Amino acid sequence: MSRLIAALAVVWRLAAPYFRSEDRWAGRALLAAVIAIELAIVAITVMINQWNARFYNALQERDWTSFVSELVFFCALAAAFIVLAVYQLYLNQWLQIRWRRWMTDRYLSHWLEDANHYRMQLLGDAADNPDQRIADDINLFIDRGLSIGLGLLSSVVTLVSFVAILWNLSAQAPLQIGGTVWSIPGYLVWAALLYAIAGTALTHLIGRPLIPLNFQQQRYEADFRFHLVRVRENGEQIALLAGEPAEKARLLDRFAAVMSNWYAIMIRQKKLTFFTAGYRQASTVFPFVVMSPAYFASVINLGALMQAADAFANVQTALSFFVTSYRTIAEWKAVVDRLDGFDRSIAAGRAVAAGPATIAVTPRAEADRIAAGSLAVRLPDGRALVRADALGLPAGERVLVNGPSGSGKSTLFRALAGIWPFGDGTVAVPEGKSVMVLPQRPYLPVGPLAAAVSYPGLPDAFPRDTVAEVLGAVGLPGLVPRLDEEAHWGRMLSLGEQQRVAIARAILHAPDYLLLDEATASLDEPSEAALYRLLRERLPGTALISIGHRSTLDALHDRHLVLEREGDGHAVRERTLTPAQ
Ligand SMILES: Nc1ncnc2c1ncn2[C@@H]1O[C@H](COP(=O)(O)OP(=O)(O)OP(=O)(O)O)[C@@H](O)[C@H]1O
Repeated sequence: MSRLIAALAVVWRLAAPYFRSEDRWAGRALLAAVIAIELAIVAITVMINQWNARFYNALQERDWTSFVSELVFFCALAAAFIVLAVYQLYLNQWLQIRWRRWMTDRYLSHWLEDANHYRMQLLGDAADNPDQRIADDINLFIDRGLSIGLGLLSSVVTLVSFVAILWNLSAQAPLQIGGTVWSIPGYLVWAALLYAIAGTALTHLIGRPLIPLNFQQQRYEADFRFHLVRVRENGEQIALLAGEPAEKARLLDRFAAVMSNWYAIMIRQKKLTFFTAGYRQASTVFPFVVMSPAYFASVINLGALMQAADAFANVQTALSFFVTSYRTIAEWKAVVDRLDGFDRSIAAGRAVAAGPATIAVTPRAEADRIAAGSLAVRLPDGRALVRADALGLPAGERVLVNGPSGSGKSTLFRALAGIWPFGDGTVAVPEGKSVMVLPQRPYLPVGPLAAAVSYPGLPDAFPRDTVAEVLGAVGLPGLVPRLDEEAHWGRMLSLGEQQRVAIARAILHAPDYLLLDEATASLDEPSEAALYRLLRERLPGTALISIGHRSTLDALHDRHLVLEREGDGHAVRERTLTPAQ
């Protein structure tokens, strides 16, 4: 019980904010309309049940006038039912998309803002696959949540209404067995309940193994798909190594799991269908069997018999909701858990950023340089990585940073750029000055080349002529005519070409501090030197702080910092540069 309450509290926490948001009036109105229509549909079902009695009595008594008027009445009910059913779906879908838009916007903001997505990734994988959370789980949460909630409401109201009808009919037609009249109040209700409960319990018993089997099926299918995607992503490597036979064997292996689970589902489903089909057929005649003695003894007429049969069917459908929805509810619970985990992971990412044991990167009006004081950069588990006691990076200076592989150079850059929270100390950045980091493998979004060059600016952030000129200047004049071409540039261009695009990007954005993390390492030395000269010429006021291992870089910088072993980690030390040749 306490688990149910806890689960409902989570559902409330996930669902309620929308109904308190700026879109609350539309959301509340749509939800109220959908619920009202659901109740109206149950009312029509009850009216059709009562109509059954009048209609079949008219038929039995060959009463033409009543027959015609009941037909007209039925047409009116049917018309109302059709309109309600159409609008219920329409308004339901409308509510779904508004609600989903709001939740997607909210989750995207919480995930993306302030580099939280990166921190969440650093903190571990409580929220694995954020793409699935945002694209699928929000959708499923709303869609399944509404259908379960409305189904539950409708089943409860239907059950209450038809149990009352059956109770009244039981009084009209007392139970007769072998000519003896048994006075059992509401015996039709008990018969319907027993029949439905026995049926649903057996369905559950036979069908229960299907729940884990279906879960497994989804997992095996996802696994198979994942390996197919891996082959697509690593096509070049696989082709170079001629690994296709190994890949095919691996893929068929994954598919074998899909197949064997599928066979298990087939066998179980066959057993279940034997039972459910038989049960459904028996349901048609069961109420007639129970009431036939009263009918043949002329205690009730045809109308009451037909009404009872219809009420039986409704009670049974309402009760079986709980079992037929069992799987949907189980799946929905998994969705709720995943969204809840994602929520907690978002909160954890934010808490780290706001926590006391973090590196504070703050803008300072009086600062004339990036200055780090008593900076201790740590790993997420708290281990020491890099210490910098008094690091100063003045405007316009060119600083070379190196040190052993794994000593923490890239992580130091992340800390200076304000995205690495683990550690303590402060980094002061002159107010209003911008920092840009170029990694070794630049991120080029899929789309037009002009957008990839202008990133993170919008595609039209810079005049086309300027983009073309800069692209030519970094040594890619051949790409200028392709600025509008849409492609996966990160896959199409060589790493050296991608690094040239990134330098073009830096020239366009003209940051005050440019941190180059082996950003020209894939270029030959003369090209690298040419690009550094270009950066100096185009961005004379920009400080260039580079990580690089080549000795030729010495001549392109004014200062040299080295990460040297100290205690458990490394410390940043000043060293003299090899004089320029
Ligand atoms: N997200 C992370 N979680 C745990 N450890 C990390 C993480 N990122 C980096 N590290 C570890 O921190 C250490 C420093 O990594 P970093 O990439 O900063 O080194 P580097 O000096 O730039 O190395 P290289 O010269 O090889 O590029 C490495 O041991 C690395 O495994």
